[in-house]
Amino acid sequence: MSSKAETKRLALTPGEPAGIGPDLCVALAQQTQAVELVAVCDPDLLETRAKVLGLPLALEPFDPAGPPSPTAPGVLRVDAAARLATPGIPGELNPDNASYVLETLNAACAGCLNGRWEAMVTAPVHKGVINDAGLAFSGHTEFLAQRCAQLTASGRAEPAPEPLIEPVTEPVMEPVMLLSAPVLRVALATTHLPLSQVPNAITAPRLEHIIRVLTAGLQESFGIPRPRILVCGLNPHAGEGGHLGHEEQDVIIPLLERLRAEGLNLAGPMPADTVFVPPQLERADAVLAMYHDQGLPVLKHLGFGQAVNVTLGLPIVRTSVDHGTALDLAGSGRADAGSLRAAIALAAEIVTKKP
Ligand SMILES: NC(=O)c1ccc[n+]([C@@H]2O[C@H](COP(=O)([O-])OP(=O)(O)OC[C@H]3O[C@@H](n4cnc5c(N)ncnc54)[C@H](O)[C@@H]3O)[C@@H](O)[C@H]2O)c1
Ligand SMILES: N[C@H](C(=O)O)[C@H](O)COP(=O)(O)O
Repeated sequence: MSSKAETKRLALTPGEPAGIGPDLCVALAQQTQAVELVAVCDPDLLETRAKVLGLPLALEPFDPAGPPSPTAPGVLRVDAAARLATPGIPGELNPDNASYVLETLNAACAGCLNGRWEAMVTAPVHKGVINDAGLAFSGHTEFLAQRCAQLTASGRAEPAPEPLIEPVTEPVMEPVMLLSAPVLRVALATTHLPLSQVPNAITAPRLEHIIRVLTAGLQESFGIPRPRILVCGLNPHAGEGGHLGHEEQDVIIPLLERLRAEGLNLAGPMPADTVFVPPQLERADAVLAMYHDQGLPVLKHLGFGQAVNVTLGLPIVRTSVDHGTALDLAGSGRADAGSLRAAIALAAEIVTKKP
């Protein structure tokens, strides 16, 4: 374990109150962690969920002035940055709590920017219920990009008192979503975008930015000096030489040739159906998929429960779980905390590697 002086202080957001996020926070609190975890949430949510789960939990108010230190088993530190509008009932989504969820993300993000936390680790949110509440939201990745841009531009790293939540449209910083499992890393060229909009989003400037951010992220956060990235095509069989789609010929091939000439270690465009076969993956550090469901089903099939979602390209360190809110398991005690543990470990590792 790190010495006291080296202990990392990480914000942990429990996410959707009706989901398994609060369960996982309570489960984690049962063991001493190698870092100081500070849950950014309504303390009542965790106390109530601990009772439902029949697990002991003592909450300690977070003291920003104190030195970071891990808590004893059964204890969790809490920053009561936001209050639920209505109690979080396991399995029962309520749009009334949507603003609360975003306020916790906002507080954690602002705290990372102003140095209160070294990183933030997020448990799952439910995108649908946030939108049902009238708040445009496509995912943490896009929301945090927007918030980082807004907070950095305004020079205020503390959340604004009013309004806390501004609508999220296009992210101003283009982040990269990378899911990292023990056996495979998959990054996405587009994130939470309807499939019909993907072809138009595969432009040379966007793809170049994504490849550069991914390369830098693999170098800085994973310690890989010259990462080899397998870049998928968009169309079946990577367009079959232009007979099954034109995006490879028009955009992807010329870009990859230009970046290879610069020295980037890129293969592709590769047919997405065979890029994941073991001989191809042997020498690869990551696969870059063109869209969400081209890459993530394979990653989750291979590594569900052990993978970590990392956001690259932001001025903060953020990791997350590889799973969703699992409303069917909330309050049951059957949710597996493996991915959240891995997300915490990876956040601490990335923070340690940072210059
Ligand atoms: N990081 C995030 O915030 C995040 C990630 C993925 C999905 N989501 C959101 O979660 C919601 C539900 O998504 P979904 O139903 O597609 O996926 P899900 O991951 O919630 O559930 C898929 C299946 O996996 C099981 N499962 C999930 N997590 C588990 C765990 N920790 N232990 C044991 N079993 C687990 C569930 O019971 C279910 O059978 C959606 O709104 C989605 O957008 C959020
Ligand atoms: N695309 C992610 C997944 O399938 O696991 C998930 O929706 C979470 O994305 P954010 O981290 O942007 O919320």
